[in-house]
Amino acid sequence: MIGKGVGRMSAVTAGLRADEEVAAFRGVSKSYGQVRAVNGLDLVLRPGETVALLGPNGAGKSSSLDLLLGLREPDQGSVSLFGGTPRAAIEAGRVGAMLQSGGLMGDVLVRELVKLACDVHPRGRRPAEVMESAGITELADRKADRLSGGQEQRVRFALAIAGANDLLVLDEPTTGMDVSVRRQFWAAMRAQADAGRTVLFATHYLEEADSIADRVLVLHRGRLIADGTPAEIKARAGARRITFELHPADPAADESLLRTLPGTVSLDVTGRIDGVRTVRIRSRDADASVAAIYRAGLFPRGLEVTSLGLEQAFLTITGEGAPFPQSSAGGTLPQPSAGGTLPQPSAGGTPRPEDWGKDAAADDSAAEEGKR
Ligand SMILES: Nc1ncnc2c1ncn2[C@@H]1O[C@H](COP(=O)(O)OP(=O)(O)OP(=O)(O)O)[C@@H](O)[C@H]1O
Repeated sequence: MIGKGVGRMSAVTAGLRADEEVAAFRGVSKSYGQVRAVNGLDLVLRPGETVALLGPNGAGKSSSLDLLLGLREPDQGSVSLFGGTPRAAIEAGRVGAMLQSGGLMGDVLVRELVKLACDVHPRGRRPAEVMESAGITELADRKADRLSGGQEQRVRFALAIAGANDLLVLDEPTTGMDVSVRRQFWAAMRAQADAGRTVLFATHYLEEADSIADRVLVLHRGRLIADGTPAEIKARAGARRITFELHPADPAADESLLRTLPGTVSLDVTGRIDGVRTVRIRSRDADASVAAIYRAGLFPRGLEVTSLGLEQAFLTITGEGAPFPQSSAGGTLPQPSAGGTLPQPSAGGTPRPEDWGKDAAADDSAAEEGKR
């Protein structure tokens, strides 16, 4: 995993006060006709944060970024950058952006394009340095309109970092990149944060939010429904799982006892022909649950406590998954849920947004995908 947590200190050394507001949304709403894309957004970004704006298609991510950059005006509320208007911040060269829309200029070499961006930026950097930071040095002599999707994204990133910005805004920057390029790109993003920039990026990729961001904002239907570190967001979903086996020879443990363990938010018990039962408990307080398991005189074999992934946390928070599947009363053993296909990972091993919430029965097994 790429290191986290150094950005804030670097930002302070880069000359921004830690208490300065990089960006602020205050009561911001935006509708397109009947569609309310952003609904009462209140949010402050502080220097040095690396913030993921996470949400499925249509959650309002791009609209929020457009509002932040002054490309759209809010219907209600206000947006500020560095205490002033978005326009003033952009004109002062404090903001670099990589948006989803807009192609690259055709019939121009990548090196010419980067040089132009550096030249026109109020705080332009050296083109060679920019190309190296973006990992596109080997593309310098390629025509900008002859690039693959992933290469084009990297060139667009180079244009976003062509100046010494204080804030970098990236809208789904890794779209079209394969897994290895995506990881290199994350490292480049991290380097920007470590150099003191505040980074706000919209993403569908839970893995990206989890491993890069030190703060995750979950948007859902235009509303901010969660704001915290990846660990806090997972914790909010009751995000620890305890797994163990109970053997027939162990002291009897009926499900009602398991269900009343402190911290339990769900219980799943499956059995084998030889009478061994596998118990899976999702707990808000794994320490208390484990202590109570032993206090109750149980003899759990192979006890494991694991984190649930951000995916499960997302499904739970948005209410789009069946958050806490319960085993059936009376001690019968639950069967796999009907039609219980799990969100399938994409090529990059991360469930794609279109798969999120598809299966209302996405259960603990789905969370294995995001387990760290
Ligand atoms: N120009 C527009 N005109 C009408 N509706 C729009 C416009 N732009 C966005 N919307 C609608 O506003 C909502 C939010 O869209 P937005 O693009 O902000 O979401 P998003 O989270 O960025 O989605 P995606 O992940 O698909 O890019 C969606 O319902 C979308 O259809």
